[in-house]
Amino acid sequence: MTLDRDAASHVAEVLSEALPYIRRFVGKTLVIKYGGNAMESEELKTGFARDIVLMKAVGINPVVVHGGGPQIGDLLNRLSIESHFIDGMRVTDAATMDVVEMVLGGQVNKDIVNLINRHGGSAIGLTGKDAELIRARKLTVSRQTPEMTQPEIIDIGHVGEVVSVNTDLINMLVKGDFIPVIAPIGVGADGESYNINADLVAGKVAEALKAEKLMLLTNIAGLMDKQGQVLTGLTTEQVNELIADGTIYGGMLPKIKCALEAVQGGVNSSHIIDGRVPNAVLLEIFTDSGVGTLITNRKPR
Ligand SMILES: Nc1ncnc2c1ncn2[C@@H]1O[C@H](COP(=O)(O)OP(=O)(O)O)[C@@H](O)[C@H]1O
Ligand SMILES: CC(=O)N[C@@H](CCC(=O)OP(=O)(O)O)C(=O)O
Repeated sequence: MTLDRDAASHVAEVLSEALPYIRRFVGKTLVIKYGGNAMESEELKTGFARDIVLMKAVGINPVVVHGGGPQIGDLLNRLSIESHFIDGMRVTDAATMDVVEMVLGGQVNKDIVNLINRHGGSAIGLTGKDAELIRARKLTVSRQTPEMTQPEIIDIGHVGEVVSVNTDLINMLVKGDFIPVIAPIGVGADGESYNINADLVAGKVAEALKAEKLMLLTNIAGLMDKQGQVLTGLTTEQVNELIADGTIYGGMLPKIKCALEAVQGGVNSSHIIDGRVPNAVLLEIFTDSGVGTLITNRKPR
């Protein structure tokens, strides 16, 4: 592809303006969670892959954690296996776990790896089982209504929470100029598989790597109030109020929880951003205002 002189001069101007941002993030690790809803169109997928390759080319270290909820749902439907969600987590019996592992570790992981590589990157696909990248244990979910004297424990099957992350493996790949692409499957003490919400894995990976940023790409403009306004710079207390009054529910629950936890765990900032916007990742890095919902220990910018 060649550019005419006007277009080339515009590109040169944009690149030059990006320089201070590039310098700020050179050598830093950014963990990007790529959600199943933000990978529906080919155009968005290509844009995402190009953003990741460009980041790596200018010396920033992206680590990708992906979801694939809609893709799991599609195969479960085809197999006539019903599934439902509790607090944004898929209730996962043994048959569902098999499907989750096939779809996330196989189809979706390799699709993203392939896409990044086709655009000039060197992506390596991993699940939490590779070199025990993500050790996990069963997640306990409890629920208590005002009428109940004690919380009720709900069994949601093979759903896990992260116990530890093998950062040596990720660091080795990053140093070798590879782009790790991680599927959110954990391995238990006895080698059993766990289905883990991808937001939670991204948050724990970001914490363990002491990443500069955690970016959670989703299918909505950010965390919103009841009037549909995007909220930013929230504290834990404000988030808890929004959960209690029902403003935050479903898939946004694990997302906001891990955004807060990552920042408390040492990540500089967490961002919930709209993956439907072309080049969302670059827009977040290379603009002052950023896009979507920012969670940080610092004052909102
Ligand atoms: N307060 C809120 N602000 C924005 N989205 C919310 C809120 N509460 C619940 N949601 C829901 O959370 C969804 C995002 O979670 P999810 O569908 O799991 O995304 P992803 O697949 O990207 O992880 C939104 O599409 C929206 O339906
Ligand atoms: C326990 C749990 O809910 N696991 C998720 C894992 C995939 C995921 O998180 O995908 P998205 O980010 O696209 O929603 C699931 O089974 O759908």
